[in-house]
Amino acid sequence: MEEALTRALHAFATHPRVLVALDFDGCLAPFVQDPADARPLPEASAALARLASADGVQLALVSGRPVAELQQLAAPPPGTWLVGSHGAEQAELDGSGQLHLMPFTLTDDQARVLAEVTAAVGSIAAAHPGAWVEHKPAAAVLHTRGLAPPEADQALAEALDGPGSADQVWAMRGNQVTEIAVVDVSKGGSVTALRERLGGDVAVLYAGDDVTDETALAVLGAGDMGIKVGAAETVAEHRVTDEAALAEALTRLGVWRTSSNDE
Ligand SMILES: O=P(O)(O)OC[C@H]1O[C@H](O[C@H]2O[C@H](CO)[C@@H](O)[C@H](O)[C@H]2O)[C@H](O)[C@@H](O)[C@@H]1O
Repeated sequence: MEEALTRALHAFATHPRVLVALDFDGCLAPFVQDPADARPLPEASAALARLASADGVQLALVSGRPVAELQQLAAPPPGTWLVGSHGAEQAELDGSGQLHLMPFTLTDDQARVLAEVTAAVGSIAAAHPGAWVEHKPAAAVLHTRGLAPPEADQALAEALDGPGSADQVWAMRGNQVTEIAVVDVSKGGSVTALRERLGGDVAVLYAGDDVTDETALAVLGAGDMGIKVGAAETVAEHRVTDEAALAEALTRLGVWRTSSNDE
C-alpha cells in the first residue's frame, strides 16, 4: 500500500467517530457478467465485519443496486446502513441483522414515465443482441457487458440520447451500463444525508470506482478521506488499483480502529 494512503488511513483511524461509506460493484465486489453473481471479496467481508465491531464506526453501503438485492449479495454486518438505487432507497440493518426499509413509492406520474422508459430501453436492447434490461424500483438499466465495444458504446449512447433525454428522467452512465431513473438522486446527496444523520460531527471515508461515485467523493471535506478504486479520472485524494487493494486498506483501518480501542 502506498505510504501516503497508509498515513492518511492511520490519521483517519484516530477520529472519535467515523462513517465508512462504500460502493459495492467494482469496489467491494469485482465485476462479473451476470449482476446476480457479484459477491464481495472474502477479505472485504472480513474487513467490514471488523469495522462494524469497532466503537465509533458507522458502516454504510451506498449503491446503485436496489436495497433488497444489495443486502442479499453483500451480506453486510448487522448495524450497517444501506443506500440503494443511487439514493432513492434507504434502509438499515438492526443489531440482529433485520432489514428496516424506509417506505419508497413512485407517484403515478413517475410510474408512467418509468413504464415508457422501460419500453424504450427494451427496444434498444432488442436491437443489440447480447444487451439486456435490468428493472429497478425507480429506473431501467441497459446492460451491454455482453457486447463488443463499438456496438456496446453505440447502444449506451442510443439509450442516453433517446429515453435518457426525455423530460422527468435522469440518465447516468456506469460501467457498461446506461441507467435511466425517474427520481433525481445521487450518491453525493446520500452521503451528505448520512453525515447529517450522525449529527455532522463525524469524519467520512468514501470509496468507489464509478462515475456515479464521483458525486459522493465530491462532497467530502477536511478530515474526510476519499478513495478511488481503479484508474479512472477522479476528484478523490487517494487511489487503489483494485478491489483487493481496497480490501487491504479497509482491513488495516479495521485493525487500527479495533486495536486502538483495546489499548
Ligand atoms: O453503485 P454500485 O454498487 O457500484 O452498483 C452499480 C451497478 O452495479 C451493477 O452493474 C455493474 O456490476 C455488474 C456485476 O458485476 C456488471 O455486470 C455491470 O456491467 C456493472 O455496470 C448493477 O447491475 C447496477 O444495477 C448497479 O447500478
